[in-house]
Amino acid sequence: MFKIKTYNSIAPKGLQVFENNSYMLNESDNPDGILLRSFNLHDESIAQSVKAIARAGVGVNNIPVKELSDQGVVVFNTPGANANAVKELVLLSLFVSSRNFLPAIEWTNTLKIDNSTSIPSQVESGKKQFVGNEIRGKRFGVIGVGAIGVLVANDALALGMDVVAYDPFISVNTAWQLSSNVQRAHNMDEIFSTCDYITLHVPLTDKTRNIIDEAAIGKMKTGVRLLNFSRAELVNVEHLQDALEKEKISNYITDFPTEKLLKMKNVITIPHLGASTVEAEENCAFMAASTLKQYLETGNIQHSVNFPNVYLPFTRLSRVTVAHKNIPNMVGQITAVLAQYEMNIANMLNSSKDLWAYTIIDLDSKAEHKDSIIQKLLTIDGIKKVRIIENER
Ligand SMILES: NC(=O)c1ccc[n+]([C@@H]2O[C@H](COP(=O)([O-])OP(=O)(O)OC[C@H]3O[C@@H](n4cnc5c(N)ncnc54)[C@H](O)[C@@H]3O)[C@@H](O)[C@H]2O)c1
Ligand SMILES: O=C(O)[C@H](O)COP(=O)(O)O
Repeated sequence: MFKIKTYNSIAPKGLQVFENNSYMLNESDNPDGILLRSFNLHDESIAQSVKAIARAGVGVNNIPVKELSDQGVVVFNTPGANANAVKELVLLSLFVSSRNFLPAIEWTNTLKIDNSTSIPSQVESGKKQFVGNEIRGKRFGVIGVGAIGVLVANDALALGMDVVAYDPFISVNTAWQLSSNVQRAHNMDEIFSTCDYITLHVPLTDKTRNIIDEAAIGKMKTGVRLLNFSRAELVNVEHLQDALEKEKISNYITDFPTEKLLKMKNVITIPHLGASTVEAEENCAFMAASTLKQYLETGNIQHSVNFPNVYLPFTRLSRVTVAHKNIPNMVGQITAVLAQYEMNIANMLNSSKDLWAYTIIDLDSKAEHKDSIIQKLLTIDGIKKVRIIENER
């Protein structure tokens, strides 16, 4: 029986992945796995029992990934599962930023019904204050061409925009999806200095925090419109405020309201709705729950942000999995311990990702002396988590 602790509201389609006879949901005491959305885990104490954490969504800045890696806890996310939902809101925001329709609708709602001037007459005389712009033919810069950025760039082309994108780390998969009519920027300055609209689709990291600051804004065209559906901290709010006051940036639309932003003019804040569609919530919940279940039951890893993807069909009687540092002689030391217990290795796989590595060793026998094997392996410097999984099938 595995225990799963959930935070946030997770779509039932995801929770249904966990069969009642093998899983207990909403378990706070010693959970094996955690399933969450944007809940901030940085301030939570995470039980030793936790083997994996699945983020039903993309951004993992709410999870202490570095510390968890050091404990051998595998962190998953759901790449691409909510990309279409975000893209649709970004496209909507391109129009919102251009056509003044939010203030226009507010104004219409204030019109008074009186006998001297009909509503159509009031509309026709008042509408001139809301003249906007068209997006067709305007230059649109996309910073970060991942699952969301590629959809935004391709669809903006279809809307008649002149699209230029910047992503020095673009994946081969994404590059295949990107229209050849999207121009490639070789640095962010090319986007800043030439675009009428700029949208941000990079993760929040130490390298991307404040990428929109005074220096970046200084290079932008006067009147640029800025969209941020990635994370609040990508934009330096004081520098943004200054640029809005000077009308260097004509408006800023973001999915991440803050105290300061709510007080600022020409800012439109959306209550973090990018991934809030029935479809995206179901996709994310299902993908996150499925990868968590697969990891707990087989030790195979798919869509992890901190450990390598590893897949070995679980056909043997038992399996030892080891999460460890990516340093020399780990596999040799692990197999030496198994040899001490006269365990014969039937199959094995080792892979690494940056600082971390993961080894699966399959055995043709049920592992006896489980606890003592685990304890012995854990004494090896660099080994962070060991599991022995019996094949129940
Ligand atoms: N508003 C929402 O509800 C919502 C929903 C999903 C994702 N997001 C945010 O959007 C971000 C992007 O999501 P995604 O699904 O496209 O992720 P993704 O991982 O598919 O794409 C991110 C892209 O950014 C690129 N990148 C990283 N650092 C960069 C840099 N310094 N300069 C240029 N490019 C850089 C990567 O190479 C990658 O291609 C997430 O990290 C998350 O913070 C928000
Ligand atoms: O990174 C993400 O996937 C989004 O910010 C969505 O967050 P949510 O799951 O809280 O809507």
